Amino acid sequence: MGEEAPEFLGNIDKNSILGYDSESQGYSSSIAIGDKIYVLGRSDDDANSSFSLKVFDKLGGKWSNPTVLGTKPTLSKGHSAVLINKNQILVLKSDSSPDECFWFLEVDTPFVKKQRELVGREVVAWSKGITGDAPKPIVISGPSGVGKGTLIAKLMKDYPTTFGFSVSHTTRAPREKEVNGVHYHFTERSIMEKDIRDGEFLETAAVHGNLYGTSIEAVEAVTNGGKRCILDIDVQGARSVRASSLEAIFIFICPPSFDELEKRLRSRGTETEEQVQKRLRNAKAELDQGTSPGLFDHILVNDDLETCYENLKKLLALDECTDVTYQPARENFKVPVCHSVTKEDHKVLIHCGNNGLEAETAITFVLDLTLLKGGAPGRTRGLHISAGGPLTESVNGMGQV
Ligand SMILES: Nc1nc2c(ncn2[C@@H]2O[C@H](COP(=O)(O)OP(=O)(O)O)[C@@H](O)[C@H]2O)c(=O)[nH]1
Ligand SMILES: Nc1ncnc2c1ncn2[C@@H]1O[C@H](COP(=O)(O)OP(=O)(O)O)[C@@H](O)[C@H]1O
Repeated sequence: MGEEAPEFLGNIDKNSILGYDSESQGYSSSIAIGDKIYVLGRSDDDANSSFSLKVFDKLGGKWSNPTVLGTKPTLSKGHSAVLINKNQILVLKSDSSPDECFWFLEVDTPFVKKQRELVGREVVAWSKGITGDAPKPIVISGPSGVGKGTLIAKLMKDYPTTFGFSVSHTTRAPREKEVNGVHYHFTERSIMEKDIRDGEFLETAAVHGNLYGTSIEAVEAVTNGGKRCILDIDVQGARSVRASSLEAIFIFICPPSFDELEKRLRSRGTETEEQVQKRLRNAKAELDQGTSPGLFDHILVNDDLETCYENLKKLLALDECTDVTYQPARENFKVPVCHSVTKEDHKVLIHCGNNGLEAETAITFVLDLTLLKGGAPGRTRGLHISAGGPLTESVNGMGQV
């Protein structure tokens, strides 16, 4: 026997429906996509009170609690939700700054589909929207000992507020000077395999006999701090990230010669002879794949370190840049509690102050969906909002969550 859907779900259509949900004791919004209804409500499970999500399957007549990936939005005084395409729901938080206002709930994007296959159950993912065009994350690959870590350390030292390092997980043992949580999250194979099955990783690969992976949390921790994310990952990982919605810049670092690579690897003195041999064998295949067309946007030869570093800065347009955290466009925008949202063609219209009492100050903001980029895991970039009238922030209305 199927369970009963709450009454307010009765006449659901493609727009958001708001209703009081006795179970969650707050106002919820519901969006129907195909045979499923996604109900957003209140969750007090964590300290910050974030959105909860339940899915009602109309065919099976059953509720489920999907696995929710990504940082969840915290609750605001009110929210609205609208379906922007068959894979994504836009959730707007009222009374929030422009960069806390827009959240995208991905229910069937390629990333979600992939994670669903891994997890073997319903999966959804949150991605925070940010205004303007934030710079792309950077993927750096290259054979062991070529100097990736050295170049990244220089970038992070010279531009500490611009860049943030995506701290990978690995099952390999820490080297003498490596710090857990800084260079890697060092972990056990069985734990990492479980975390992979739970959908916690953007990508993983077996490299030189160990498991390595970029967790969704690692990327989000950097992007949530407003920094540009740097990923030091192997060629397989780069291929997976290419297929994701991260939309990064891909850079492959080459040695000036194989002999020089061997010299650097040995002089680093961090590997046993057996491990050095394995890394050198793997380097041949990595160099072949890394330098063949299609995967990497740029190839840099790390011969003289300073020259290579200058070239890296040039291609990241850092040569004349000072160290700054990306500042999103501060658009004059705040959605009051009383608002409604509709979708027309490739635009979302946010009608503010439309409770009839403040008609002269009512305004409609327009969000252009054609300019959106990125998505889970990480942020949805390229939010451009234009206004069509005076701004009001003081309209009273019903809180929805
Ligand atoms: N796919 C993938 N590769 C990673 C990740 N983290 C590190 N790697 C790669 O794993 C390889 C081995 O890294 P490491 O053991 O630190 O040795 P190193 O390259 O000699 O410094 C390098 O090619 C790294 O770029 C990750 O999260 N995912
Ligand atoms: N351009 C360079 N010339 C000479 N030695 C270098 C150069 N770049 C890096 N090294 C040295 O080579 C070794 C390997 O560099 P590292 O950054 O650990 O490589 P990776 O992270 O790619 O494995 C380190 O001892 C480093 O100091």
